[in-house]
Amino acid sequence: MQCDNSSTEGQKFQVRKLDISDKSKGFIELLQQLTVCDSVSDKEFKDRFQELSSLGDDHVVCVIEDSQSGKIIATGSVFIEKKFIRNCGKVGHIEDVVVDSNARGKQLGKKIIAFLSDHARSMGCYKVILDCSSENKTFYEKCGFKQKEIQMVMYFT
Ligand SMILES: CC(=O)SCCNC(=O)CCNC(=O)[C@H](O)C(C)(C)COP(=O)(O)OP(=O)(O)OC[C@H]1O[C@@H](n2cnc3c(N)ncnc32)[C@H](O)[C@@H]1OP(=O)(O)O
Repeated sequence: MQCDNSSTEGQKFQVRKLDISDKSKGFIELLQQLTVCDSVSDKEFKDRFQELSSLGDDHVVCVIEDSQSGKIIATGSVFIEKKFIRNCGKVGHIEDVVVDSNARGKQLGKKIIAFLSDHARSMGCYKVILDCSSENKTFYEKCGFKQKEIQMVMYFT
């Protein structure tokens, strides 16, 4: 009997929304591979989780859990900005995309971006945008993005 590896892999790596139990599955440790993310207490996590949940579809954090190890191995988020311009249009902002260093190169990053972009489109956004380093430019191009303008930042801490 033939085994369909592609669909098995697809089932193994499904994108879903963040769950409150994901803190114990390595979600914070995964974010630490992206940037500074000091340890977050259970209370801090719960409070922030509930705050974000109250925003419903206007702020979605998604994850991929490795069904074999039970660990969170990929994540990303999108929030929906409501504007006056463009006939009171909406823009999706993708943030905090990271795939576990042991799971890169398996199209998981692409899956995360597709999920977040689809969500922004389904929310009626006319575009979805993000900032990234020049090292990640090709990755985002392969996800369907193109470079536009430049990023400016002012840090407060
Ligand atoms: C908005 C933001 O959050 S920007 C921050 C992005 N995150 C980081 O920089 C954290 C560290 N890096 C990572 O977590 C990962 O390397 C990611 C998220 C950038 C990419 O995730 P991966 O799962 O490895 O990428 P994935 O396997 O889906 O790659 C999709 C395609 O992009 C290509 N690709 C991925 N990363 C790169 C790269 N750095 N340079 C060139 N091509 C790349 C892959 O080869 C693949 O090409 P293919 O479709 O022709 O086979």
